[in-house]
Amino acid sequence: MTSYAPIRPGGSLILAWQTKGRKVLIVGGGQVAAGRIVSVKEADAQVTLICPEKGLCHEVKHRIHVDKVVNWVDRWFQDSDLDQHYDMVLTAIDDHEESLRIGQICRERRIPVNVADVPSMCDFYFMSQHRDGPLQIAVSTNGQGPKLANMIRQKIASSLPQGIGETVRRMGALRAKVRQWDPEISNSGPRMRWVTKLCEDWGWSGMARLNNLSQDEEKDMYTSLQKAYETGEVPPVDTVLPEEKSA
Ligand SMILES: C[C@@]1(CC(=O)O)c2cc3[nH]c(cc4nc(cc5[nH]c(cc(n2)[C@H]1CCC(=O)O)[C@@](C)(CC(=O)O)[C@@H]5CCC(=O)O)C(CC(=O)O)=C4CCC(=O)O)c(CCC(=O)O)c3CC(=O)O
Ligand SMILES: NC(=O)C1=CN([C@@H]2O[C@H](COP(=O)(O)OP(=O)(O)OC[C@H]3O[C@@H](n4cnc5c(N)ncnc54)[C@H](O)[C@@H]3O)[C@@H](O)[C@H]2O)C=CC1
Repeated sequence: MTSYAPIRPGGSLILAWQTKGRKVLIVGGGQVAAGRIVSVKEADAQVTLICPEKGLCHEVKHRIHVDKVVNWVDRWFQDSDLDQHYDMVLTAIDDHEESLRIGQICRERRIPVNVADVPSMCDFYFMSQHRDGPLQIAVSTNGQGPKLANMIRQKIASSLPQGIGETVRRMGALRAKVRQWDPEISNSGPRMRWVTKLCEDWGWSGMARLNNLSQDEEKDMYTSLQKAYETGEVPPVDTVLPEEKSA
């Protein structure tokens, strides 16, 4: 009988939430709010932040007045703020009772909410994140050890090959080419098998060589790869890329 991996309950569902253009409300203006602004703006959301001026830390002021990436409302939170149809609410305030209350209203209205000081009131937790272009690596300890998550993330980040974010970007471009060569929806199987084989045959070091290609070299590579794709073969990396320049 086939045996499958056992299901291990108790984790979080880790997703890459697409928040481009979505409306996010941040309540509070201290250092935690400053971190939230960076996280959601890097994911292209639209941010409204509610906090009286006297509560704003230096970084939050910078995001409001210099970067101009935040719609700022200069007052305390009031319940009618939630009539604005937010897609997500993040509270980062130093008033525990008020945190709980805002979290509760969001729950009632089914708005996904993160309450920085009350893990049990969070629909989702933030993670410790490493970002390099399109590559994002995030670590969660599910509330057990946020500082430890930060240290684990740093250890992982320091072990990554140099330029890996650019390699990911170049592979994205290569995959888009394959779809251009063979756009039929029904050819998904052959497309996926070919791209998978290329990743495996070329390996880390082969794919990393994509990073240094000039536009002309890239064009020649695509010409060779397209011919090979039509035969279903993946050519060895040395036959389609120029010799590595010694540093
Ligand atoms: C549950 C969660 C909810 C949420 O915030 O989403 C939560 C909750 C709480 N954090 C607290 C404390 C600290 N948080 C940090 C740092 C981070 N906290 C983050 C996430 C999370 N924090 C979620 C769980 C994530 C997970 O477990 O993996 C990170 C990963 C992401 C981010 O916030 O962006 C970010 C690192 C980012 C990075 O470095 O990349 C530090 C260290 C520092 O500030 O340098 C400390 C002090 C040291 C320590 O406690 O470890 C306290 C107060 C406890 C108290 O009063 O004693 C609470 C409330 C509680 O636990 O009750
Ligand atoms: N999840 C996490 O990663 C962490 C969470 N925390 C918790 O997050 C919370 C915020 O931390 P910090 O930014 O360091 O605090 P802080 O004290 O620097 O800032 C709190 C902010 O909330 C504002 N505020 C308070 N009540 C408000 C209301 N009703 N409406 C609008 N604004 C209001 C204050 O004016 C101030 O700007 C704290 O409760 C802290 O325990 C702290 C560290 C890490």
